[in-house]
Amino acid sequence: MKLIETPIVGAVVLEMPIFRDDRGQFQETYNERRFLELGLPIDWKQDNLSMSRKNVVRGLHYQLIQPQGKLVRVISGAVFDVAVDLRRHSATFGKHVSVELSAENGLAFYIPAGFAHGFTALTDDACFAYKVTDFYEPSGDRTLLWNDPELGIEWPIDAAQAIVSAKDQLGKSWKDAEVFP
Ligand SMILES: Cc1cn([C@H]2C[C@H](O)[C@@H](COP(=O)(O)OP(=O)(O)O[C@H]3O[C@@H](C)C(=O)[C@@H](O)[C@H]3O)O2)c(=O)[nH]c1=O
Repeated sequence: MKLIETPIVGAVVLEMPIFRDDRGQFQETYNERRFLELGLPIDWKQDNLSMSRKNVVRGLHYQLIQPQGKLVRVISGAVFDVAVDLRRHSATFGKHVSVELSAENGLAFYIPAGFAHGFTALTDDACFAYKVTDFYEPSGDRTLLWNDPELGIEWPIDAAQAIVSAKDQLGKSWKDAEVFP
């Protein structure tokens, strides 16, 4: 398993080898010993799975209560995945990093607590599988407006085509967002 740093400290891409043969393929998607060696969390509380059709946008989400680290991957289709640094004292506060995750590239993305996270599905049947380090806590759930120009995220879709939940349409702008101390 190879750890690839991103411009944002703490948010890292993980490349796990894919073993292909005439039956198909095999990949370890999580290995506790390797995570310990890499200084990544091993205490996961939930495994989540979402399915999205093309142009669905989910996010940008975070929990102020029970902040969650997330280990995310795509097991069918592809997404454009984004993490925004909401840690006020971080050198990259307000900056974001994006990664294309797909069943084909088999990459995982680790996003520590203190980030808003979201993605858009680049294909139909985008199956998004992720682990989180704390339990879902609806009272702490927050949404940062995915397409706030202040964030400068270059989403690979038109806002007019985006399929966004009612909750996410009401996301807070960057200037009004609650952030982490
Ligand atoms: C996230 C979550 C939702 N739910 C419920 C609440 C709601 O009725 C339904 C759908 O919830 P949402 O619309 O928030 O689902 P979704 O938009 O897929 O939320 C997810 O988005 C991505 C980007 C993330 O980063 C995740 O942490 C999570 O916030 O599922 C749970 O029961 N447990 C959970 O952990």
